[in-house]
Amino acid sequence: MDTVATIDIGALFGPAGPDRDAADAALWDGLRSTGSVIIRNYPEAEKVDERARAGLGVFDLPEAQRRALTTRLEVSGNPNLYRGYWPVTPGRKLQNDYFDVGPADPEPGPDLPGAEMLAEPTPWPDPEPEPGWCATVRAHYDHLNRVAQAMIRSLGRSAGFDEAAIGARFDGAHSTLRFLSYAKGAANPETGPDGVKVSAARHLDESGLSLLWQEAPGLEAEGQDGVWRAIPMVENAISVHVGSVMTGLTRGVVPATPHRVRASDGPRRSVGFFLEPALSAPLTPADHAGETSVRESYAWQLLKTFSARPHWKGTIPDPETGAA
Ligand SMILES: O=C(O)CCC(=O)C(=O)O
Ligand SMILES: [Fe+2]
Repeated sequence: MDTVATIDIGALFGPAGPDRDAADAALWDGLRSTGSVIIRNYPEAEKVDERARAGLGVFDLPEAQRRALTTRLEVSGNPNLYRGYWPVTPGRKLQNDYFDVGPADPEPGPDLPGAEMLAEPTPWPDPEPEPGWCATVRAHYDHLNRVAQAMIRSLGRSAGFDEAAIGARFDGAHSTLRFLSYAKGAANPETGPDGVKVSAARHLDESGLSLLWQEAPGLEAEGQDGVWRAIPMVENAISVHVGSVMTGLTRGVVPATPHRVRASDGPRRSVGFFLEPALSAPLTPADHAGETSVRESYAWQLLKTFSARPHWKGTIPDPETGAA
């Protein structure tokens, strides 16, 4: 099977000029042709494997401690609804347990019913899986956020948009660092049109950009040519996938990356960083002139999406109608 290319993005962290232009072009060409690329040579790239593996220690906690971190939708009386631990449920496209970490200082979004939950604090394990664990997870969040912010501006430039206008949408703190664990043999009933058995069915992320890391192989990205390519297992490998929010901000110029995970016999763990807009940021194209309303905000879109999901029924009101 083909694999995606590896791109040197070091110059994205330096001044504007020919080197940065070349890095812009390499990232742009890579994402446009194969949907995803592996990045290298950015600050602290050598820390990625160590921090990702440490964070995955959340899955080694005793069951009672994982329950204490679980969303109130599953364990009544718990404080968190949105961040924290989500056990696998049948029928979900991605057949994993996951633990979601939000920003250290969540910024409240627009005043909409149900929106408080989107800015809730992350529940932290107490005691930590190992001393220093929370600080390592925070460092990983901050690191991937910095790298993703540099790339979203780069893609904005390549797509012909004002990088400041693109960047401004992602400046507020709302992104998600997610630790994922697929049980041995986890599989979705869907198979690809090519008959491939998957533990995460083909999907687009609703992020600006997603940065993914895997402990075992399985992740694949679909290029504009319709060809599936494996994300290779190399040291400190972060793969980049465009999310549908970036497609909207650029009027479709930057296509989102379909991706999936092949089912495997053994268990598999992975880590995702989803660069998301600020809750109050509008999702209108970045060159949109004029007023925007709260209906165009990212918080509105999240509530609209969540209120339509069966497990949120009775918890999240539809922002359109106010009905829960
Ligand atoms: O497990 C993986 O490698 C991919 C996860 C993914 O696509 C997602 O969480 O959106
Ligand atoms: Fe995804």
